[in-house]
Amino acid sequence: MIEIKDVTKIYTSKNRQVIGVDHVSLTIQAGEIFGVIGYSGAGKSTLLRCLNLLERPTSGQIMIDGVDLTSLNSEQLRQARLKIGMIFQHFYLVSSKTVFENIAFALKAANKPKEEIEKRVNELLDIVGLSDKRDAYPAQLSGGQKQRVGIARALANDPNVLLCDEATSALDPSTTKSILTLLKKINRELGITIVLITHEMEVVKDICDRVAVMQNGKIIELGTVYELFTNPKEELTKSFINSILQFEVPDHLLQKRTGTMVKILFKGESAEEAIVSDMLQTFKVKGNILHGKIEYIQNIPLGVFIMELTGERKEIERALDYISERTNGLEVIAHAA
Ligand SMILES: Nc1ncnc2c1ncn2[C@@H]1O[C@H](COP(=O)(O)OP(=O)(O)OP(=O)(O)O)[C@@H](O)[C@H]1O
Repeated sequence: MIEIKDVTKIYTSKNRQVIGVDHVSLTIQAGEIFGVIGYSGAGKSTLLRCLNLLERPTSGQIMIDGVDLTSLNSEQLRQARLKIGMIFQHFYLVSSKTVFENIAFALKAANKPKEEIEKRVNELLDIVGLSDKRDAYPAQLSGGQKQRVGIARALANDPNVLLCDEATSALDPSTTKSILTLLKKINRELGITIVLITHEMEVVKDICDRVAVMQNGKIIELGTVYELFTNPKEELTKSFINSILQFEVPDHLLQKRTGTMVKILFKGESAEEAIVSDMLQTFKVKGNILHGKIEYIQNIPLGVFIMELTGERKEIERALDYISERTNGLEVIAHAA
């Protein structure tokens, strides 16, 4: 378990002070995949780097499994850091060393004997699916393969925690998916707690159990990913979610409309039920679906439909009541002219 207790990080340069992290308290459970999302400058990197004291908090405590990292001497901290792996957006591999040597480096630093290093690196290459690239140099690898080496290196000393600093931001969407799948496998099979920072809601949606939204050094909203998707409170959270769920009705459709335009949000089981077709059979209205999408968030469906309903005003109102009682959000975008 990671406990961040009232952590503040203030950067001081010349006569200027910048607050990187502002009184953040947070508990991350062992075994979870925890995301921190925010725009550039929100303080995500600073917070993540406080977790292994790459940045030392100006005040507050970082407790990992009950041990306060800020109270350790340098040798104790070195030992504690072996159990906290980290991966980076730009990989930071040593270009003059092979894949094997890059991974072995982390084990040599922990004074492991040669035979153990050989065995462990081969195991790690197998875990990340790179056994055939053992003797390649970083320049001969794709971005996704470089990140796999980064992950193998981070796992070398059997960490309990893996910190991911925008680990997929330099990768294309399909490589991003494969790296996220690998991180999920590492979390589930090796039981490693993962803390990741990102500015992409897609990453949070695909992999995280819980997420914190950060702005100006503070956590402004926190919850399970499903809670945040279905019931966001803060404007910033809504804007991240809209990047995935939003569908703006094109102007020309709005102009042409003859009926009532509605947006319907279905959560959980209701997303899989035939509520719309039941409504169309029950009332004398016609429905034209303009947009429909079901996202699966933590394997729970969340559907969004935009429909135009035509018919007599009274029937439309009854149909809307029917939908409203059975779904989780009904928004009338525009009424009949
Ligand atoms: N070494 C530093 N010296 C001075 N100020 C810093 C330093 N590192 C970060 N900051 C400042 O702290 C604030 C938070 O930065 P941080 O890099 O943690 O944000 P971020 O959310 O990770 O953004 P990005 O994704 O752009 O890195 C910013 O105002 C930034 O300018």
